[in-house]
Amino acid sequence: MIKQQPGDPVAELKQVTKTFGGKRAVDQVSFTIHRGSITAILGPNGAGKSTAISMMLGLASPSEGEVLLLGQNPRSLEVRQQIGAMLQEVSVMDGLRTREVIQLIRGYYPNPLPMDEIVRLSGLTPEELKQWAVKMSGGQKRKLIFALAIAGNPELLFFDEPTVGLDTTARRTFWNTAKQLAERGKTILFTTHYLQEADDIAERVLLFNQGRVIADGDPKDIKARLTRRALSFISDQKPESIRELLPHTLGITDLFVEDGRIHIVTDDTDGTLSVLYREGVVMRDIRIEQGSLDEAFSQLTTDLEEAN
Ligand SMILES: Nc1ncnc2c1ncn2[C@@H]1O[C@H](COP(=O)(O)OP(=O)(O)OP(=O)(O)O)[C@@H](O)[C@H]1O
Repeated sequence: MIKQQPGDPVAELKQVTKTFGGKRAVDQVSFTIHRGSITAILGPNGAGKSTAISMMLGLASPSEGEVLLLGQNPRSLEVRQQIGAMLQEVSVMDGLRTREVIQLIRGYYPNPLPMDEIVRLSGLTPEELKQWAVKMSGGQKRKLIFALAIAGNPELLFFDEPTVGLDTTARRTFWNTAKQLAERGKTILFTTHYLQEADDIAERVLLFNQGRVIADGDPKDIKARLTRRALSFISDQKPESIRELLPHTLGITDLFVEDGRIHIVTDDTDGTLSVLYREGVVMRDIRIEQGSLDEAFSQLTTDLEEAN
């Protein structure tokens, strides 16, 4: 049994690279995940998220660098007994009822969760437990896969796009349960394409792009860094004359007129407003807007596509 304290490193990637026929799917990636945290791995298709997770699960080996789970090789039995994973592609065993599948997987672990706790946390109903596992609907199967991921009472849980195909209520229930698990000290690492979800759930986001981690931190900070703030107002003054009033230090990246409003894209909306006031620009109906993380993300992807 590997003993862990709150805040201890649970997963560590040290200068990890994975190449497939000369292509770097993961390129010199380093990060540490601490016990009891919820971390989202975000990134466009092909960014290297699944490859990084495969290496953490011990399903693939790094070409260079080192991956440690609970301070050990992810392939060691002791580590495997402390890990639960909810992956996209799952086939459930034929000829078994849902309850039997869960009992079977519990049997592989030295310290599994009690059956009634697995049932409570997964939300499986008594009827669903009696059903043939292969006959479950998509949503029911996801509950079963979640039940199997937590069955062994693991220290570290990997969820690969866990809420795909779930309705809003099921999604909310899923994340409430995940938060309960994190509060008990479990460590959660998940991938998602729902950026709002990362923002709502995770305390940390690792943003992958082209095999690298291009941002790592608090979702709010990453959002603030990625999303462009804009100031807009109505004014009789010409946009060119307003542009001339604003110093370079304000970091203005765009100034344009749309729908009769002057828009100024800047990191420093407060500083820009104070210069405009000081210079006596008459402004009406002032608005400050911040783009969503989704917009920023698609912008980031477009920028990279254009650069290639
Ligand atoms: N087994 C493999 N053989 C060859 N290339 C691979 C293999 N696995 C992944 N790749 C390539 O490595 C890169 C990263 O893929 P990966 O699946 O890790 O990305 P991802 O971020 O998980 O994408 P998605 O969101 O689409 O699942 C891609 O260019 C992919 O084509």
